[in-house]
Amino acid sequence: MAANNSSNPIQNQEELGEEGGGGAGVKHEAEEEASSSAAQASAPTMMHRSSSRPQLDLSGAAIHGTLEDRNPTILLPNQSDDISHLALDIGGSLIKLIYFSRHAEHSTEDKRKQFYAVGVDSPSWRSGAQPDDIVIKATGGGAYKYADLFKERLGVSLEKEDEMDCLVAGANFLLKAIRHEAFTHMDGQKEYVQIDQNELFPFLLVNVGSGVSIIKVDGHGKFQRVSGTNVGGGTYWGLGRLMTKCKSFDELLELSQRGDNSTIDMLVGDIYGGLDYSKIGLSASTIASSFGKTISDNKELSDYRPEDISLSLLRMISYNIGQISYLNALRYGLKRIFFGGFFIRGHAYTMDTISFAVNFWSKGEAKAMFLRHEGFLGALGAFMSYEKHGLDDLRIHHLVERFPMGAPYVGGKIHGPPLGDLNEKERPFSLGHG
Ligand SMILES: Nc1ncnc2c1ncn2[C@@H]1O[C@H](COP(=O)(O)OP(=O)(O)OP(=O)(O)O)[C@@H](O)[C@H]1O
Ligand SMILES: CC(C)(CO)[C@@H](O)C(=O)NCCC(=O)O
Repeated sequence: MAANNSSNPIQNQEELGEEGGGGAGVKHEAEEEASSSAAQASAPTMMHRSSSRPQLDLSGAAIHGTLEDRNPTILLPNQSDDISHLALDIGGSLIKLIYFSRHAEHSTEDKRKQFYAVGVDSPSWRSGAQPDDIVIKATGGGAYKYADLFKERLGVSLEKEDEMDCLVAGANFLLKAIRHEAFTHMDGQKEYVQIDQNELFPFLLVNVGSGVSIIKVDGHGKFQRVSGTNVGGGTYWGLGRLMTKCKSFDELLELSQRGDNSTIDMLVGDIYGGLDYSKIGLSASTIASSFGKTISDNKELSDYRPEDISLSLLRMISYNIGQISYLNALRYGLKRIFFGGFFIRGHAYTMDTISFAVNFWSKGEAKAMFLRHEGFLGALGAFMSYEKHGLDDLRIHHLVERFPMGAPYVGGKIHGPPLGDLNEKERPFSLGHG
């Protein structure tokens, strides 16, 4: 989604201006040129030699930027040592990279460090670094798959960190240390959630990457992966590509914004001659069967618009993830569900659909929440594992707010048909979404 790319880390660095002591510009786009050049520019100096490990001071961590920024910079105001390591999360679809850099424009008195994360497309990933005996923390399946390649081509050893450990550590760090990290998104409205630190645990963490991991988190390092589903971000992008011939994920997502799913999905009204099935609480506009309409139409396959296909697919997958997540929350008596992973992409319709499903099925009891650094949980966890930092050391009261409240949210605009009347959840036996 090139048009939405407001989070180029290099750009952010320049935009931070005088005030910012640095922070973590987080890039979620998989733009080959910008990402690989950022990675190449920083890689040789960011890696650390295994002998010396400077201290990472996460105290006072805060988002730097405005509420409009997606994947904003994280400021570490109390970081004094130079941190020269980086961490990777090499997933099934994307590589995520976290690194520090000193803020170039700062005076010597105000030399704070930046904490950057960069998303890089797996197939387009390159590195020009050729150093020896360098160790990088890496998580995700690619830490195993590409370990030999890193060693052979770059002389870099990947120190593997468990993916689930990293996801949980990253989420806990963000939820504990970063203000304005978590938010709800319903009916196009975004609202930041202030989480009482004493009541953070337990919660359900749902990471929607290529596949979906569902983790019950009870504390720092205390968790259980209670479920998962193979119908995730890879499914949307994969099926979408097959059906629409889109060339990129962003193109597919953009298409969905112009779609009308009622040409593809079989609605209750299609089955009941335009009527509601009110006896079991289903309105005529509820989706009875995703993609179901295409079996009965007298249409050529080429008559189906890619826009409509993309929207139906997005709704089907997002709704399904929301519903499965809710069922797991129910299973463990959890009321809060945090969704991460790059599938979310700060996309309003995706978040609204997930929220709708959680809200609908839980009758308003459970809450879906999203994270601004959604796609970087694993990479953050790997980064922090250098020092195995105890999050209890964080001085939360030192958090600094560096942006005004109330600014509009870039991804907040809803495109596409309304999801349905949330009041429907009050009816008995509601079985679907509108
Ligand atoms: N630019 C992009 N290119 C490809 N996929 C993208 C892009 N932006 C968002 N996505 C979505 O993000 C998903 C990958 O998310 P994420 O990076 O969190 O998972 P992963 O680590 O690659 O996968 P897994 O954890 O399952 O190994 C893709 O399947 C796709 O749905
Ligand atoms: C296999 C992983 C953990 C790799 O990140 C992820 O893609 C996933 O959780 N997939 C879902 C697998 C399942 O539980 O059905």
